[in-house]
Amino acid sequence: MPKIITGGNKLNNNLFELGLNEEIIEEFKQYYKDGYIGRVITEYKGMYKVITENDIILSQISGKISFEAVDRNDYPAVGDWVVLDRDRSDRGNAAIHGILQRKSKLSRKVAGTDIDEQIIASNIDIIFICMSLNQDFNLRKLERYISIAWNSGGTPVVVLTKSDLCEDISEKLTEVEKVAIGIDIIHVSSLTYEGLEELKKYLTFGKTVVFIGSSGVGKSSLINLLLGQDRLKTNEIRESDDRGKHTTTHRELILLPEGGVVIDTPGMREIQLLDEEESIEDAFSDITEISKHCRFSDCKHDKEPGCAVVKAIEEGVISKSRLDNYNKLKKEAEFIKRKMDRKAELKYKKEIIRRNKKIRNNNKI
Ligand SMILES: Nc1nc2c(ncn2[C@@H]2O[C@H](COP(=O)(O)OP(=O)(O)OP(=O)(O)O)[C@@H](O)[C@H]2O)c(=O)[nH]1
Ligand SMILES: [Zn+2]
Repeated sequence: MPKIITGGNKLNNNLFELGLNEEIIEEFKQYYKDGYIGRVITEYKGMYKVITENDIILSQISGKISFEAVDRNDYPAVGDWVVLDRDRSDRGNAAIHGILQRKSKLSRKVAGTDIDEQIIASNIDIIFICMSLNQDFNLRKLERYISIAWNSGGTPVVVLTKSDLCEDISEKLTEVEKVAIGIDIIHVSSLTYEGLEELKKYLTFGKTVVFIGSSGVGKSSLINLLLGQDRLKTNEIRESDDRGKHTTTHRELILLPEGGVVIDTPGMREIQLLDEEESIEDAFSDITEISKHCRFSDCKHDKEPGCAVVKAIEEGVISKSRLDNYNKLKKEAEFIKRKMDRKAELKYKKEIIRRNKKIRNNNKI
């Protein structure tokens, strides 16, 4: 029976199995006089389920966190290591007093027009970017996911799913290799189990992995296989469009029987980048490299004379659609960055006002 963290009390959890390490403990010791370390498993309407060494305990943020929070980033996210005031549910709900530094975080822009960061998962080591080898196969979308993944601080791995539905895998692999530069690529099938062993190699003791990719590409099916049971509901395929309906509704941290922790995320339908010009350069390192040979350092790779990128397109080294996508993503990132900079400025001003108020109040006493 795999050990699954969902709720119900289970004593003597090994937090190292869940990714705890000396660095986290050091930070805790340095900044907190007392309290208990735990990791956020799920979040539901402002409440957090946190696993501690002794229990799984429903927690809410302390008044201090709530008072000091300026944006979503200041609230706990699934995967966070937090400090609680108690570690046993028989003593009531716990309060989260602090969030320990996030080593990595996978975030996106929140849905809609608002420029706000939404952390999908934190403290992740590996990001499995899932794309199916049939209908969902789209290199432009993959480039976008790669940018998001590089931005997180985790390591991306491209997982091409539903290999049983693809007749010419090597052709698809060649295409993917051109855009997933320096990234491991594996192909798997939840039906024939092809590639499953290769996937498992990434799931080792204490490592946290996350599966991202469009709805219906088979993320839940893969996690189920890793768990060895039908733990996550997978949906019946809709014949017309060969895509599953949206099934994953909340994020959860799952401990795999053979080691490794999986954070399951809902299908990221509206993928929007967040202030990540640098990671776009990482994701398109071939274009960045070639552009060093453009005659002008500020070349837009459009109609400038001596453009090495245009030449590479003519020679078939890079596809025109890859360059178009690069330009599009960069423009988006620049736009978002401008808005984020304005927001950061506001956040800073608010913080100054808050501090001054605190100083004034302290002086009154
Ligand atoms: N042929 C084939 N079908 C698969 C494979 N993996 C998943 N499917 C089917 O694809 C559909 C969607 O699979 P899910 O695992 O629910 O997809 P998901 O990515 O978790 O979807 P969301 O939860 O919406 O994000 C289901 O009907 C699965 O049975 C595969 O390897 N081969
Ligand atoms: Zn150029």
